[in-house]
Amino acid sequence: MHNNGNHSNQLLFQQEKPSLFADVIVPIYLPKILTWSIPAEWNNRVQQGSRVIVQVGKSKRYAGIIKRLHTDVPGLYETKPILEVLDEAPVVMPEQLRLWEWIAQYYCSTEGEVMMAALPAHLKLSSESVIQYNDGHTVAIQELSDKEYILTEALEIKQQLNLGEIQSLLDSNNVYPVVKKLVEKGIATVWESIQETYKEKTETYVLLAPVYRNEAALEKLINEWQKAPKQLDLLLSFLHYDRTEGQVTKAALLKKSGVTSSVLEGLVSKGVLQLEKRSVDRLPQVAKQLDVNIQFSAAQKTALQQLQESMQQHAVTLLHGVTGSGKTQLYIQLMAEAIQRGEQCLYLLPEIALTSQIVRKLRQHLGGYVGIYHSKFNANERLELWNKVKSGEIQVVLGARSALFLPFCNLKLIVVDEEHDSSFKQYDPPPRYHARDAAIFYASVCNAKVLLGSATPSLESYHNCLQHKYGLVILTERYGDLQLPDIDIIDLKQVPESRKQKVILTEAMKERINQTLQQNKQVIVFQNRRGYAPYQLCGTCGWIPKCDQCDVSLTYHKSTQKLHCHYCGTTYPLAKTCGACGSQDFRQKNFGTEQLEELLDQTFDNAVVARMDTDSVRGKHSHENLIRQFEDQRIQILAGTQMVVKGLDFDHVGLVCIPDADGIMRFADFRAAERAFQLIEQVSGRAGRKGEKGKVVVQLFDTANPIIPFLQQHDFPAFYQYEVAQRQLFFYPPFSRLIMLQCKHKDQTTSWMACDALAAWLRTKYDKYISGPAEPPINRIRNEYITELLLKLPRNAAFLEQAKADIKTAIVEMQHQEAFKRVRVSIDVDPQ
Ligand SMILES: Nc1ncnc2c1ncn2[C@@H]1O[C@H](COP(=O)(O)OP(=O)(O)OP(=O)(O)O)[C@@H](O)[C@H]1O
Ligand SMILES: [Zn+2]
Repeated sequence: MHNNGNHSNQLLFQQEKPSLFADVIVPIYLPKILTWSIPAEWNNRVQQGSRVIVQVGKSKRYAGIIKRLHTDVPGLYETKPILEVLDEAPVVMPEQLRLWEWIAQYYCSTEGEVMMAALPAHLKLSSESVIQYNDGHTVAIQELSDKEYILTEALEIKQQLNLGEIQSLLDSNNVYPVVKKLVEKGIATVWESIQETYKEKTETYVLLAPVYRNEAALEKLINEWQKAPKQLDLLLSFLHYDRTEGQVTKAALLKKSGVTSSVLEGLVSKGVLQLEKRSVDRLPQVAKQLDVNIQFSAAQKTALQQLQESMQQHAVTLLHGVTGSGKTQLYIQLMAEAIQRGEQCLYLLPEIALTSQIVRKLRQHLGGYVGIYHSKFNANERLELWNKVKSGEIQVVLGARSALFLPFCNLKLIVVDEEHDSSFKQYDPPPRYHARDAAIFYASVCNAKVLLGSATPSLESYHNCLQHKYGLVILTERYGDLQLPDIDIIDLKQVPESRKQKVILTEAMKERINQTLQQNKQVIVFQNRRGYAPYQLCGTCGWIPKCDQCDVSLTYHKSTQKLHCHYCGTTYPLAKTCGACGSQDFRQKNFGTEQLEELLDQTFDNAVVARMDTDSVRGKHSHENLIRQFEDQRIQILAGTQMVVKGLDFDHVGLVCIPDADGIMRFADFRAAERAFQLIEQVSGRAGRKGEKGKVVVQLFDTANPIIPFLQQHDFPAFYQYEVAQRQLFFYPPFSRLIMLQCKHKDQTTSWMACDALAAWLRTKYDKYISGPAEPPINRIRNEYITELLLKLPRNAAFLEQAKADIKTAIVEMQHQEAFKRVRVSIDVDPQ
């Protein structure tokens, strides 16, 4: 409890004028960072990066982080004193504070929001009401009701109780009226109190009493033992475990020896054994041992050398290595070398690629040097890792994007694996940061190197390589003399007319699956789920209608019976005649993984079919289980979404099927082609990783799609040249920077009008850079209607900074209008 000193502290301020001030970041949304004063007596206790308790508004207290200490007396408002200093040493490093500041600034967020994303729950603290007894009250017992009396008496003994304790005391959930009465009568006061909730995990250990740690004394004791044979048995088994395992917990001893705790207590009361509570490490203990005797192929050796050279010269290097080329092996080698130099490394992966496969691989080679930071870990585990990273005890962290916020003390290498993956971008809640880009900034602060890796780099990163901003190392061969899989195309337009509507798996695809199963190989069937918004497609030539101005596929809206561009908002009548071949044969398309799984199950009697998507892997371990089962070949056919794509490494996949490639290529998004190339190349890359060359079969209508030949040749550079020309033509990234604004309101018209008002305001300066307002494909989330405005801005730092400032002003102006007061606006810089 931290309350006790408060009253006297406040008195102190009135006597001594504070000369030191702290800008404190608090974990709530505040447009500006506020300043508090430091009571003079604490001048030597406060440090940048340590936590203090401050009061915001009338009663809310928060644990905030000191961003800066200074002596500039704030002119505009009277500062309040900080109430408590929580840490003697900083919990956040100066480099981290710079990262927070950069994220807040670049992504139009606030440092408070970044703090909420960055700190483990336990360091954020929780605030709960506590009732405090007032010793000086003069109320007589007769004036109290029964309940009031019970509570008063309890408070007198305990001095303070929280609401939960009062509820159980009075055996009622409705204790407020009683509390209120006591407050009115001056018997108690209500505090918003802050408590640290981190509890060390402790366990009771059994020890031999000191007198018997002497062999002779122990022997004598056992030889002369009389009565209580159960106690003797227990003592003997204790000695056995103590010698074999080094330490014995109470729970383990009772379980192993099968006796009750009263037998153990008997030995304790005789002074033979002792019990001791000790804190235990939550993170599993693995020996700190390196095992990196990797035999690299000639191509890998060359790549490794080039990487080392490139990283000397460039802050950022991209490793473009085809699927199965052994990029992971190279990272491990580089990290092992860093460990030997005493440095820290961060290995970032998209959340769902963070599977036990990669954990096992890292543990195998880097042992106990590795810590894992994962959303599945609980708050205690996260805090422990936080502390071990801070002390330097953990040298390698494997984690998803939020691992970037750990307090590294000697970070020298950041690996961003699968760097093209859009899930590195946080969407909600803010800060909407991109972990790859934030990592590049953070590395510059820490003097660390960044290594981006992918078989299908993002256009942005590859562009930076060709501009010589990043180093580029390429690895064009698979490990083990394996060739990349052949990609065969099945033209759905050729499938007999009468059955066109329903064909999900063509006969040709089924035959391939059968052949693969007969060879005792496994099959992955990929169905993209993001394609749930229905789209129109020409049944004759596969043409998909696109927006004239935005170069993105149009989305079919059932409610309006129109085609919508979700970038600029233009609507088009439903297509009746194909713009490419003139045919009038249009169809609405989409089907999901569930239907696919069912169909596969019915079609292939002898195979075990499983599905991997976000619906099927809800439970904590089900994703891991599925991966294990597939590794062990207990499943023959795995149908799944993106989840089966992310960096998985299976030995026996002979065939990958993509039954609806049209659905991948028609995202209503300027990144459609890039995403499609990435997805198809990545999922294809799961085939034939060991043993022999794999096969990929792709079904689609749109066989004329220009990206198909690039995929069949696995030719990323050629794809890049093609796609980058399109981007330049329509002024999309990497040539521009995008900022997406979303207005949200429960009334659709208000949402639209607000967005329109924003657009009008911004048009005075940015007219040629604005598209919209427009409705996104999913235009209503949690009862709020969403209207979007997209800005495509030139990539000029000063210009962008000004634009961001103008956007913030425009939002404030818009919200000043009475009708739009409740419209919420989100800003997404570099939307994915
Ligand atoms: N030098 C090596 N010695 C032994 N095995 C290797 C070596 N290099 C790669 N491998 C094996 O080859 C397979 C593919 O390697 P890895 O998973 O690192 O590829 P990757 O480049 O990360 O592929 P992807 O981009 O598809 O995820 C793995 O099973 C890996 O263990
Ligand atoms: Zn458009």
